[in-house]
Amino acid sequence: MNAAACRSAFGNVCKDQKELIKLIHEAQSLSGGFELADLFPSKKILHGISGMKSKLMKARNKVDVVLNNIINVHRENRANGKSCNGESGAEDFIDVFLRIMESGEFPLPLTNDNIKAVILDMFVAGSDTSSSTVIWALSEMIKSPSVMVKAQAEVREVFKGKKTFDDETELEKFTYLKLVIKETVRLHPPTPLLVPRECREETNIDGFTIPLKSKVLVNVWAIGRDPESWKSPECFIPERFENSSIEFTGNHFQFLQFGAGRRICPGIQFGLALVTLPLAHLLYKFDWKLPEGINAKDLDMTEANGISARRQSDLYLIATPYVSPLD
Ligand code: HEM
Repeated sequence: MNAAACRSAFGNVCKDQKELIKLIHEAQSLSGGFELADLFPSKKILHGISGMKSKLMKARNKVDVVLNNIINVHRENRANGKSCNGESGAEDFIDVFLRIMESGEFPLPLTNDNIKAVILDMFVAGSDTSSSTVIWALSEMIKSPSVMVKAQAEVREVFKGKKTFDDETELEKFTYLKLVIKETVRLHPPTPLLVPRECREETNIDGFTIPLKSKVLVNVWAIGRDPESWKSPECFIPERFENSSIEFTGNHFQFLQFGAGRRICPGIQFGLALVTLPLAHLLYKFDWKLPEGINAKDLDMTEANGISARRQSDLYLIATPYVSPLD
């Protein structure tokens, strides 16, 4: 998944990919929003004592070095006449930015920081969100074999007789898999507290005063498991979305897994493709079971702390290659 996010953000699978992932995980666990210093934002001294600020600055500086390298390689290539650095031979995102920068055609000044912000956003927002969704989907399906069988039957029907499986037009044929993905993110939203907001005016909700400038976290993890909004909320039942109008558009407040309002995730369609295609491949190519001696009901489903709710422990499954009768 990181390779796909890398290709879309940087044009290529970059050599620093592993280092970047490590740094981003480090920064994500720092930015979960539950450090002492976060709870008392006006007490600047806490930021110093907790070491939070210096840890964040260190992580930021290391990420900056990697991103600068990527941009510099693009600059050098362009200076040597190679203006299309994408793996496919076309311009990649950074080439487009540099071209616009050089031409001066953009009405606002574009800086290296703007490029870094966009590519880092794409890399961070596109990697863990999609990989954690695929892993949670497999975790849930291994506990609900009938769902796995149904999803696999659909995928094997859609891919029947096909030589390649990367045709995006197939995506809409995965109607049941789409329900599986919705149900997976209902229980395991990759961004469980959305992106923090700041209260821009003092507000009163249900008798509680929310002071100006409060940091506001929307707990979509809890909303997705709220019995007032969902029947049997703790159960994994993809069929609950069948014939339901609930979508990822930010209009259904019980299901804000991609956020809402003007900060809603701009990568919804891309994110869904990044989840659906790899998951479909895994379901098509392999049959899955738990290692000997592990019972599905004992599978640890604990989520890790931090801004993204990945599995706390790795998921180990036995994959048996599936040979299609048409192969
Ligand atoms: C399963 C996949 C994904 C999920 C569940 C997801 C979810 C989210 C959520 C919940 C937010 C915060 C929205 C809010 O606070 O209202 C967000 C923001 C964002 N997402 Fe995604 N996302 C996914 C994939 C992607 C991908 C593939 C990209 C781009 C390559 C992307 C780019 C962004 C960006 C740039 C933001 C920040 C938007 C802003 O603050 O203005 N996301 N995403």
